[in-house]
Amino acid sequence: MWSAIFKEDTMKKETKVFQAETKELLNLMVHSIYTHKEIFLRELISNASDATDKLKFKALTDTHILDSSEELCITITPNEELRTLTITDHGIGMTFEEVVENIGTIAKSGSKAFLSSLEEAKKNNDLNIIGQFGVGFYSAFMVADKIILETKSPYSDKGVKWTSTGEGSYEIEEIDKTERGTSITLYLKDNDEDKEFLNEYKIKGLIKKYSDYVKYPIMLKDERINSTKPIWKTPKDELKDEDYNEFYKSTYHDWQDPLLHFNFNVQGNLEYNAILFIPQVPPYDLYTREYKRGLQLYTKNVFIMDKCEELIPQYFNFIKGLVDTDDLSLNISREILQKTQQLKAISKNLEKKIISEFEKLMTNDRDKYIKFWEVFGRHIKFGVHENFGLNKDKLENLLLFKSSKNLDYTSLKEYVDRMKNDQKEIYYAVGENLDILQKMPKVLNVINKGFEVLYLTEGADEFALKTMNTFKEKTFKSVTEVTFETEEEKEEIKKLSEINKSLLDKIKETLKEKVVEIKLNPELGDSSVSLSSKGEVSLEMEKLLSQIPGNEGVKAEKVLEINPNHPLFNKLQNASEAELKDLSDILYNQGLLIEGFALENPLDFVTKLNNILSK
Ligand SMILES: Nc1ncnc2c1ncn2[C@@H]1O[C@H](COP(=O)(O)OP(=O)(O)OP(=O)(O)O)[C@@H](O)[C@H]1O
Repeated sequence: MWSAIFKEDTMKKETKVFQAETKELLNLMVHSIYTHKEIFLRELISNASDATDKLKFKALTDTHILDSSEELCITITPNEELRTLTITDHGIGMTFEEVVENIGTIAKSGSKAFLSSLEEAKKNNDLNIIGQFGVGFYSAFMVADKIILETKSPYSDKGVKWTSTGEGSYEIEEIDKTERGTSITLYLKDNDEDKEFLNEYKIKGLIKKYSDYVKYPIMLKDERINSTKPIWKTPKDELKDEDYNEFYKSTYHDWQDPLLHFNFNVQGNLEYNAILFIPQVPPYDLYTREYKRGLQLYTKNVFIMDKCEELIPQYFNFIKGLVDTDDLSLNISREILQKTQQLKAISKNLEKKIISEFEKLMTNDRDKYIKFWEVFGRHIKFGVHENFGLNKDKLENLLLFKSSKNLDYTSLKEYVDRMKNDQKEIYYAVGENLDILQKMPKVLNVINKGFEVLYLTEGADEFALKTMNTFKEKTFKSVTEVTFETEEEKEEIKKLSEINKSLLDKIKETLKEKVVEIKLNPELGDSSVSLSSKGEVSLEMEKLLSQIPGNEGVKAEKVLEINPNHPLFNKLQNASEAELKDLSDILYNQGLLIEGFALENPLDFVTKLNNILSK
């Protein structure tokens, strides 16, 4: 009796309220009108599979937690009488604290991104958010009005029971449980639609549809329902797109089908299988510090690790997938793994294959490549720029830019193939957007001479080109540096500059260190002025760098170019000292505006402009 009382005392039992964000999310689930409620089963099965992976991974070092002969299956048990559906695994389980942490809160929900997306999602009734933010477990509340989760971790001698109706709070208590792993019992809502999930045929169908390639046996009434062969050992001609898509969604926790998949079966000196996926949208945490790139690694069909980053270069960090090779030892530690030549060789080979697949896609299915490019192109551009251009030769053929030719995307090779015989350089212009770029006098100047111009609208574009410097021996040249003046014209400008030397000096004196040079340029079309830059840092780079903390002080060496054919030039020549000062400042500020910079002192600019206008 004493022992029973003692036990009572030491078994924790608490009622806890859900975090505010979790409540919101649950609310979304409980009242969901989403038509694909059935995916809850996929979510629970993939959690069970992940938990089993984690156990196996731990067992590589903590050998006592798993008996090697134990078969780790996932069991689905419907109970028509009780109207319950139970999903059981023998994976890593959870301790009391882990349940509170993982199930009571949304681990990643602290991020602002999540909250703002939730707001957006509510507005648009967009349920994609369910998949994007790892709320897998909660999706069960779409079909159940009560859930009981019982779990035991190998690192705790007690089990844990978690109960909730999804409305505000949950109960959590320690229980006696000897068997390691988790079982989740859903009390299905009392309606015909949700009761369907007790039907054996329905369950079988869902497992085949969504979880066929889960690598652990999924058992229903002592029968294995899912495929016995892993997807990467299944002959390609037996696999349909849906098989890849469902495998991707259940394994990599995405809501949407992938944009593309690659299936490599490499034989010879190096032997491995790889299945890779390109998501349609960036994984929700891709641009956060927490994101870890990497592919899953298997050896002889046995899971080794989840995110092996050595397998994939940084610029392909958005790629999901797995590699299976027979050539690695099973008991390999992480440190040894990193140094394994075999792994390096696979990684190199894989990189080549991915690049070649992308190149093929660019030619054979341009629309799909453009879809990929618009989402992940900037990774490739940074890849070119990174490490002082170490990978530029590998990646240069994947680059696409918009061009003055039909405003369409072009590859560099296509541009070069179209180059005229007398064209020695690849022209580009950098600017905010195509509308602005198309009208830039310096762009028009080049186009009017019959040349094509690449339009660079993203910060990474210019960094990539500057790192490359050349493509197929053709140098990249900014339109701001291009001049088609003949020797005679150059001579004329020189003379004109000499005649106007004192005027130009005075303007320079007014603008001081804001500009490094004032010069005359008759190739500015209808524009009175233009700003350009000298030296390594271009105007666009200054804008980009100014947004990166610590780089605010990096400035381009600006050159103010004045059009001697514009009526304002005449005004400058005849201005009084005071007027000239104001005009110089106005022209400089106009240059800033044209180039998309903010005015340094808007009020001062407007006052000076009004002074001139009211004269
Ligand atoms: N069967 C299980 N065994 C052990 N831990 C589990 C199990 N199911 C869920 N968990 C834990 O609860 C966490 C939250 O699960 P949930 O499905 O909400 O999100 P997730 O699996 O992390 O995200 P996503 O499913 O989108 O990848 C998991 O990360 C895991 O730590």
